Amino acid sequence: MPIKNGNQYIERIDQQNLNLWYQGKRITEPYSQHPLFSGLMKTQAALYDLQCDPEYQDEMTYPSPLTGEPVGLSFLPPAHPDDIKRRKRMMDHWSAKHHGFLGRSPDYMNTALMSLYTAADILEEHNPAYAMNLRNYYAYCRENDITLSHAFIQPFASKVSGQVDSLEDSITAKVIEINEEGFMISGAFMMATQGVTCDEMLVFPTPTLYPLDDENPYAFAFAIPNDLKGITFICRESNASKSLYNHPLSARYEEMDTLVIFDRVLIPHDRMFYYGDENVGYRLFSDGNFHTHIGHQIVSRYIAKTEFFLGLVESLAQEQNVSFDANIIGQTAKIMTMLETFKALRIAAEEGAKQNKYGYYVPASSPLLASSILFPSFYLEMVDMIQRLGSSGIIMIPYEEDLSSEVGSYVNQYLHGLESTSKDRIALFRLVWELGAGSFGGRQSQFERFFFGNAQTVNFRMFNSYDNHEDYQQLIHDFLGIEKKETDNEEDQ
Ligand SMILES: Cc1cc2nc3c(=O)[nH]c(=O)nc-3n(C[C@H](O)[C@H](O)[C@H](O)COP(=O)(O)OP(=O)(O)OC[C@H]3O[C@@H](n4cnc5c(N)ncnc54)[C@H](O)[C@@H]3O)c2cc1C
Repeated sequence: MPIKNGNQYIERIDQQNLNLWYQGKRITEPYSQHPLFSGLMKTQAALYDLQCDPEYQDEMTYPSPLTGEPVGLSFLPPAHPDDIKRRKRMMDHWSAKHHGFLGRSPDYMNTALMSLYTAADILEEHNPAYAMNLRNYYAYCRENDITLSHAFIQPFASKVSGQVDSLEDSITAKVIEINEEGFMISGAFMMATQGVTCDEMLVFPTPTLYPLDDENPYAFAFAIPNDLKGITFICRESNASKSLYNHPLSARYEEMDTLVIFDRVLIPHDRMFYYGDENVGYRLFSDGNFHTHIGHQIVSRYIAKTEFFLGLVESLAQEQNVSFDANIIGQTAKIMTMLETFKALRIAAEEGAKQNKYGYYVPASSPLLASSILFPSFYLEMVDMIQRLGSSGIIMIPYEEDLSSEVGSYVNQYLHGLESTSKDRIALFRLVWELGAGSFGGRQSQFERFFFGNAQTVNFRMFNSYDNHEDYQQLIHDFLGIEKKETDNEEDQ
């Protein structure tokens, strides 16, 4: 099956019967009808419908190299310079639809898988069977438009245990047995965003180093359907809502995060992508330019989200009758400046794209990393702006039900704006409340801070993306006319 539409997406997810838990109870009804997931699934379905819409299909799909049928463009490995721009257009269509609020719109994980696929050659040296598994899996996802989540990060205790406990006692995710049918895995993963509302999951932990000169049981990557025996999903507290008026964001974009437990789960041999050597895992990431390809998707999301905030701040300023206050103009100009910065960084990344050793084009990484360093703190600044502008208005926000109740006339009489009705003014302030003060907004802020790694890790990626540190130091030494002291490394050479 080539690209799927929204109904097909929903049908597939509804067929799953996961061991899924919320507030101590197992969820068994179809997920599209469950209040926790129904709003998000409608939004996700609309994204899949978009790629089937004749108006967008040309820019969102390409002919499958196997069948010629249309498949999702987010799976396209950029083999020509123009492919990078084609990918951007496709990502823009999707992010314009979800305004940057979906961290896991389908292009995110499709891009992740595509990037690993482009480096499958390195697995040939490790074990050709794994190279074949990764290539086959990539083709399977592309041809069947599989919706993927990912689980990389483990809970705190699991991260530490592998370093301090014996292999037997360690709770770090590990291969506990290999038999004819596959690899038996036990362990836990802290977070799979949209784990429930996807078909399959890519599991790729950061490997704990293993002191013995043996196969490292902590080093592996695989992908599996969500409903294998032994997998348990535990949901966090939900922000989901059915009312688009009361909760305009969480009724559409509430992506549930789940703790995922693997209790002796059998991973078929043909779904394992590498095993036993942590260096292979690191190389798959770096040679696949994982963070760069994903960074290209992320900056498109940043642009869409910044545009949304710009519109929101301007609408809110107008509603509060302070549009031309110098301070507000300063804040609006700051958002505009950052919007232009993200757009410019994306252009720089695209114009700086280079062919890698496997023949694929990869955007320049530093501009994309710069956007990932700038955005999280700027995002919090924008949240601060709407909190200040919203003032008491974002707290006193009666429900839609109040408007049509006996007390509705009071609400209409007292909560209208200068030119707006109470209904419209409250709608705007409910949006600001969700984003600036509610639990949906709190989770969004935490997501922006951490989804791409903690700040230190992202800074290291940027630091390492420059390989000419010495040249910059030399510049200063030349300017001052002093001789540069040799570092230990240079002396050793
Ligand atoms: C909303 C949300 C959704 C997510 N979705 C997913 C998902 O779908 N799949 C997935 O795999 N992961 C997901 N993540 C996890 C995300 O990848 C991790 O949160 C991130 O990598 C950081 O890891 P950690 O949470 O274990 O924190 P840590 O990296 O352990 O950081 C803990 C604290 O220590 C600090 N710290 C860490 N290292 C250093 C250092 N060297 N120097 C100084 N301070 C340091 C950090 O800044 C932080 O304050 C999600 C996270 C969030 C918040």
